[in-house]
Amino acid sequence: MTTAAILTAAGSGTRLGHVLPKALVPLAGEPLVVHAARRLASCGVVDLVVVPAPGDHLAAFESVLSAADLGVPVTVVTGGMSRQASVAAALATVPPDVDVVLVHDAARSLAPSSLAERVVQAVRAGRRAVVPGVPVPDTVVEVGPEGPTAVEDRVPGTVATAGATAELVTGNPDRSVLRSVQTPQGFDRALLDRAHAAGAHRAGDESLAATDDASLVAALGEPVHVVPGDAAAVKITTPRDLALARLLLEEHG
Ligand SMILES: Nc1ccn([C@@H]2O[C@H](COP(=O)(O)OP(=O)(O)OP(=O)(O)O)[C@@H](O)[C@H]2O)c(=O)n1
Ligand SMILES: C[C@](O)(CO)[C@H](O)COP(=O)(O)O
Repeated sequence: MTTAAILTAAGSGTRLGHVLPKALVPLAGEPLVVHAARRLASCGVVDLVVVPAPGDHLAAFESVLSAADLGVPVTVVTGGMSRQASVAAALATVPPDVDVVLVHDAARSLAPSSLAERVVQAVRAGRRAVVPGVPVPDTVVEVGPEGPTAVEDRVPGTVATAGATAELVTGNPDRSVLRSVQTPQGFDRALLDRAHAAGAHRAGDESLAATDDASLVAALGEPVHVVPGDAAAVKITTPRDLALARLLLEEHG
């Protein structure tokens, strides 16, 4: 029984707007990727970590991860054009004896070790695809285009202004059955291999690529299970998220 963790870190972090790739941006003196890798490595159920990173920064990633002395083997590989492609590139290097794979985002740097442990336990208990999920606090709606007559029918002459700024609500899903999905996500290795092989044609185009690995599994018609997520596993996307992560770290470590 061997578990590998793929820690995606090949994104550029456009929305964070830092001069460094997002995963190298420091938080309390350590790069985001090190925070995430340390928490994975110390969960006690991860045997090796593979980090897909931007091709022009491989040496920097190797250097910070080796200096962190994580206690499990860590390899850095060149990532791809989309998150999906980066995971596929890393998965191709995972040794054949690995039977469970976690896929985690360096951008969810403060996801606690207990979350990785919970996900691996669920996979080892027989659930072959597992994601952490948290309840959605807002009312969520589905939207579509207003259409040319949506407003004019009611208030003649107003469609040009209203149509430029509004969408039409097309669905009101029941919030109690919605979950925000986090990482790390955990998979039976053979199932994850099959899901990536079947979805490979989508990986090269960001607009078609899967936004997570569980949706590739779901596309096969296979079940995906949800375990409780963790508020600390927020995704650091914008400067505001980084400020929030700083506060979380000060409060909870
Ligand atoms: N080609 C890519 C794109 C993203 N990621 C990783 O996928 C995770 C989630 O992506 P996101 O938070 O959107 O990061 P970026 O793509 O870097 O952000 P942005 O869209 O603002 O550039 C991150 O850990 C990121 O490094 C990756 O490994 N390879
Ligand atoms: C995998 C993920 O973190 C689950 O919520 C999310 O889908 C990543 O999305 P991104 O667009 O690559 O940031």
